[in-house]
Amino acid sequence: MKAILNMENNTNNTSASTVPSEMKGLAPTKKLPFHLQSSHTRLLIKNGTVVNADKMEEMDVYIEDGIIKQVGKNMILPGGTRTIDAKSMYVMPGGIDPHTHLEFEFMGDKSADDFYTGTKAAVAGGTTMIIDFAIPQKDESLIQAYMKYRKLADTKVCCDYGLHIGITSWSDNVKNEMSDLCKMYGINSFKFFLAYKDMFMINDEEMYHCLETCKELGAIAMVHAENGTLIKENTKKLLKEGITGPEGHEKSRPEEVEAEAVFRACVFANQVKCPLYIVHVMSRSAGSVLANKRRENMQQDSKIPIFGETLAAALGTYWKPHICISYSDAAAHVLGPPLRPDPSTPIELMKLLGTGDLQVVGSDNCTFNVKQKAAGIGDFSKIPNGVNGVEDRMSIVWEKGVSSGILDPTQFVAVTSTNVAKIFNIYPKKGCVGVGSDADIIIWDPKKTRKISTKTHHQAVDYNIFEGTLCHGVAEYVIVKGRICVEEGEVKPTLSRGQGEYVQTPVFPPIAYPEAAPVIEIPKNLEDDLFLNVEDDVNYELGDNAGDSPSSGRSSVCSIPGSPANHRSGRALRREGQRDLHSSSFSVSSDQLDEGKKPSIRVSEPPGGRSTGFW
Ligand SMILES: NC(=O)NCCC(=O)O
Ligand SMILES: [Zn+2]
Repeated sequence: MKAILNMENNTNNTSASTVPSEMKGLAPTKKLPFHLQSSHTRLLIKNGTVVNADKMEEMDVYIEDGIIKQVGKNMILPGGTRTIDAKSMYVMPGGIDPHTHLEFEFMGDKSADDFYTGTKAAVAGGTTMIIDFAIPQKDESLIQAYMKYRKLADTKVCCDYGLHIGITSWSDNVKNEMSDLCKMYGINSFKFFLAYKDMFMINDEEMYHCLETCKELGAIAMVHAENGTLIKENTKKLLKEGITGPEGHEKSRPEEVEAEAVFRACVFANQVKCPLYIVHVMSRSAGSVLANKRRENMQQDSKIPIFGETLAAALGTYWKPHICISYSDAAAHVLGPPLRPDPSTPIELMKLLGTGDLQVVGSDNCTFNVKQKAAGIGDFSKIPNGVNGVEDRMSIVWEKGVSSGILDPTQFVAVTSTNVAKIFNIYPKKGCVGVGSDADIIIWDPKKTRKISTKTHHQAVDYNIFEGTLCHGVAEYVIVKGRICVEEGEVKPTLSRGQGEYVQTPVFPPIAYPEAAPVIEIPKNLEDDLFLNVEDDVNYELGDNAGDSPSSGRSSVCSIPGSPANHRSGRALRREGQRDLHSSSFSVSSDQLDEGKKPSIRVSEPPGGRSTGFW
């Protein structure tokens, strides 16, 4: 079992150097280091527009042994370097999908895409890392659940992956295991469910303890926000009234049932002062509750961060009556929280991403074949919940966000990759095209189009909720840790199972726990000089105006100590949040730009020796 360990700098993982006893029973997988598996260890991407979450500019990118070694112009390179011409294309960090359920045993069945087909499909669509969920059954050990998922995933994944852990019950043992998982297994996020009564749901008191424990550990508390009691009672009532078809699913959990739980989770998180991440915000009502709470919090001294994730499904489609006529079509669109019948939902959620009120787009990929979905004929509550998205998430966000003019390419990068990397504390190793980062890169051709179809997708599932959607923008090349896995839009046959690795996610992400490391305030007039001088030690953060999107991290964070890229443009770095679209034809309104912020920087090795980052 191979993991990417970053323990030297992760002071919270105190006992990580010793192999936990649970891991000793596992047969070691004899994997060749990924960069040595490739015949092309040296790669130059020329003439493209490099897009990061804060700026885009024409730059070449040089990769060696799976790592980005140089970003600049007119580089001197060793021989034997393969060159890709990215003219008129965008060179962006590979997508990071923060929410998948591959081979998930759920509602009496198992999801159709496993860690091989799921990650292969992810790569095909431009996603180079996923974060899945190890969800224990009620009263099952958390560490056993973690081990089970590692065993399932390690030998199959085609790209790197991380894990969140589900909390489905509460006890002292759960609390102790949460601590062990953070300290020894590279876990920094726990999800609990306010829905799925009698299965995964925890009650308010248990939620309180979970939040308290996450806060103590420096972890991110993730909440599935729907009111499970109301869903259960509404379901009974609807079935009794004879509403048994898939339309009953949304009726049993209308928007306010989602919005109530979002509000409750925010209030609890505030009381405990724990950073909160609401998974799959699916409705306008829930989005607006979250946005208000987040904004309110940023006005408070405590500034408890609330992060919001929406889904490709919610942005790319809705509960369309004309599609959801037949049982199988309708059942294929069933997930929780549900797609909404309000056709304005996708655009309104996209706008919340544009304003920074939501930060992240996941897929919640949890696929069930048409036959599996048939389990709910005659009783909608038995339809296995879940849809596809891991392959098409990037295309959907580009088409509905960038092509439609709501997002610019830097925001696309922020919501599909960089913000995920920051929230789960793997930035700038991931989520960044910068020197020292993993060479997880997509070369995106905005002029090419593709039509989404079950016939051509790479997923195992036999249905696609985005069927027929024409998308502008295609992942022409997908480079996974320096290895070309998609070339001219086609997945290469050399993409192999098990080539990805488990990525540890250290606790105390600075974006969520800004108080965990000291912030040095710099007078404005000294700011640019200091950035150039001290950036080797700079870590990223939200800045004083923490109400802004996490995409407002500054560009210097992409660079690794001592790298030429620290001074790559030869001019002072931008103040945080100022996106540089100078080489872009996009224009953004002034309220999208995070102007006039008071600068602050974070040091990665502060007095006292605490490290908040990877380097
Ligand atoms: N979302 C869904 O319907 N299925 C996956 C499990 C979950 O995230 O609730
Ligand atoms: Zn989920």
